[in-house]
Amino acid sequence: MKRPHAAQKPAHPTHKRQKLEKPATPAPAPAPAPAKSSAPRRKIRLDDLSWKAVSMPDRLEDFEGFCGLDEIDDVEVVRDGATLSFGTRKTAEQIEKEKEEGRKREAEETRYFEEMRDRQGEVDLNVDVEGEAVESEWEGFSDGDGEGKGDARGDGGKEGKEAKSVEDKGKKDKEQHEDTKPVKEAKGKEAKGKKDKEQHEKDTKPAKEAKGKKDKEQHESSEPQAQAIGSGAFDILADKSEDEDEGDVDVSAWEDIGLSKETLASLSKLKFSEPTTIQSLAIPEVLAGRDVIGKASTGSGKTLAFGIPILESYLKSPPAAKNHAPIALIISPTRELAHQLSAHLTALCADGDFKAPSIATVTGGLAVQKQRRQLENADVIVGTPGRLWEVISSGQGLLASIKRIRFLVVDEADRLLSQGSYKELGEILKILDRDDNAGEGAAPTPAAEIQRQTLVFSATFHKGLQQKLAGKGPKGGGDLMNKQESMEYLLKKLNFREEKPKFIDANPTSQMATGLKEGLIECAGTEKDLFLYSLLLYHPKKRALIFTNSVSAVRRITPFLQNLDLPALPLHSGMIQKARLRSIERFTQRPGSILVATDVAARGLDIPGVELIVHYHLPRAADTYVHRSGRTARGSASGASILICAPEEVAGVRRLVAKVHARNEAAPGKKKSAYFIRTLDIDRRIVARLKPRAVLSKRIADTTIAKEKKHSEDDWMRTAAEELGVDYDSESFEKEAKGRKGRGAGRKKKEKEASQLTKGEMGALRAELKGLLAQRVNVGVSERYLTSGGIDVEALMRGEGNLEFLGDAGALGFED
Ligand SMILES: Nc1ncnc2c1ncn2[C@@H]1O[C@H](COP(=O)(O)OP(=O)(O)OP(=O)(O)O)[C@@H](O)[C@H]1O
Repeated sequence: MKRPHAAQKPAHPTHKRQKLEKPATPAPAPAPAPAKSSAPRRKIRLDDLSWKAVSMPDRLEDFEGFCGLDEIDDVEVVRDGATLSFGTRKTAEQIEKEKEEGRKREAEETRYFEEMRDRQGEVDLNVDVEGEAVESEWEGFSDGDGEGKGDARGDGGKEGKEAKSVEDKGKKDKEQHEDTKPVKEAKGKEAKGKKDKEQHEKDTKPAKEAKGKKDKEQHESSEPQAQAIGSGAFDILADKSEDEDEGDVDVSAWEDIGLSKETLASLSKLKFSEPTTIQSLAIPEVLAGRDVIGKASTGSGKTLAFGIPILESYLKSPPAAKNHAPIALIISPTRELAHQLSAHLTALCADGDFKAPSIATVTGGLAVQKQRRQLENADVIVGTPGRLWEVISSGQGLLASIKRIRFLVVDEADRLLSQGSYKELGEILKILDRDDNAGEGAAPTPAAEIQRQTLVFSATFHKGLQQKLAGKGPKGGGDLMNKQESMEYLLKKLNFREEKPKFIDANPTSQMATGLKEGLIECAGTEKDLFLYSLLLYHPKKRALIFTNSVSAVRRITPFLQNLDLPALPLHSGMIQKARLRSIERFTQRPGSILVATDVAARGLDIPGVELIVHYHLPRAADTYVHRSGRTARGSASGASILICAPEEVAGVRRLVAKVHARNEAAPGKKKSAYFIRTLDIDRRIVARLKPRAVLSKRIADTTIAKEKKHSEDDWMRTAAEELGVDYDSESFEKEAKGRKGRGAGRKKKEKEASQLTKGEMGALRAELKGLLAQRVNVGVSERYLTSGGIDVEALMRGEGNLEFLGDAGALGFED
């Protein structure tokens, strides 16, 4: 006999299975219909059961919040007057068995990510890595509203239907990329920066010692490196600390800063012989207890500027085991950056003569329960605002311990604090400062009572840099915030304990890295693919990062390049986490590989040996340009950042240049001349000869995508029809849709035509392209540079042949 109870209607009824779905964000618990078993029902705590992650469509895997679902079966909600409780008819053994299975599943996942951490000396880089199937954590940022919402060509908005093809594509990318053999590195001319020489020397010397050797080895290597997933993505620090043979380095240059012998030993193992400018300026202030706002160019070592003081504080007074509280909360705008920060700190503490602090990385895309457990004993918490807010606001007892942090770090602060992205961070800050006894609307803790130090870092603090470049923009960066304004802005957003935090600007004249050269290539908007291909041939075997403004552009450009035998890899937030991880890892490991990415890769990623940044789409805001370009020329390295620019984009480029370089003009002692970005001279005759293969490759890529899309659309329609109990016939559906002309009708027609190419026709196209790729590009004997009457592009890609002919950045006009 069943016991009577008043079960609620499910809030999220499911059609086929009776289940209780638990949104990853807190929501009132829905109640399923009663279980069918006749066993007696027992009261249970939901957390005592084994929740299983609901497998989501790829595009949703990266969503934060509601879309991270866990489920349990056979649970009833029982109402007793005003009190709700949960009951199950499962036996204790059944529950235990399920929990055991859950633990195994989790252990497997943990093993996977820990394996990566061990190999990297780092953490699980969930190189997202975060996303939004659109980037959940990026959504709403001033310049990040394009991804997943359509691209510059207006072919977005179909993310749902493209979802399946993402993984298929991922697999294909993988297969295709497996085939790409690393080839001998071609040596380009070393770019020699003249600007800010003194400071550059200071900033780059240590990095030179530490990084140069590894970069060189990587670039000269002609063998594929380890292939295991995760082993290479952020391994540079781990490699350094493990490199016992070379011995530790002299770190006496750090002594003035007053670090412990343990930290000095760790720095020595990392072979960081001296601090960078931002480190030598910021660390003593933080150690002295100051709140610090630190600005320094990309790749100048900001992570350790706050990481070292956190380690010092930990060493000085490790958190007590009883009544444990974390020391630091570090907030990052993206998942990959969060994991990289954890990795960096883990490497700093690896193999030290002390018990390493426990670091929890709390980002979307990983099981939230596991992260909650990690948080229980974490000494340092690194995370993205969305997931942090979720665990803090729904955790038990967590908030009280997090309130006792000694350091709150806001990395890439301008990004985190910018319009539209502040919401969850704002909630976290509010809750950290709220007096628990005072209730909701109470005033925040007065500054005098705040115990923690607040540390805020970025390469860009100018509000003007975040304003969209499209449309009319202010001339010459007149809206830039000066130090005073930046300070006021931050003081409004963050509850510092000091009335006047210490503002440290390690690069007052420019936020661009000193070893960076900037240029643009002008071409017709419809020929960007062709010019991109040509540009990459001008830079044979250089590790290159191509930025686009949309997921769909990444999906299109990656196979376009792969068809042309270039080792291209995709990275965007619509990819499942593991695929993103793989892309970063391969990009890091394989010399000369090309990463085609959205702005998910723009901030913070520290991948060694990136020599070329290509902006296929103009960045929407100047800060994005600074950060994208900052993926090269890190530390002492040099690199080039090139915009591929349609004539109608030139005005936007001018605005961008004016904003980014406005400070150069204003700097005392500098000539008040405008900064002119160089137009690079790419030989149009060569481009013309490359056109047939580019056109063919584009056609093959577009056809493949159209076919995948058609396939997934059909699947989607069929499923929907099944659920409605009607027949689905794609042809009659299309007939009916005919005549209805709306936005994108022309594109749809093209897609349809493309998707109808037969296998045989596709095979013929591929064979034709193969034939073209095997041919030398004949440019005629009379043309400049020419010695042999033709270029063997294949040989060039192998690093052989006449490099003088295609040249490098110098030959593109970077040389004065
Ligand atoms: N003192 C040092 N000596 C040599 N190398 C260093 C030193 N400190 C940091 N590095 C290395 O410099 C690189 C860049 O550091 P980091 O990622 O902290 O830069 P960043 O300023 O945060 O850059 P971004 O603004 O792009 O996020 C890392 O590979 C790091 O290992």
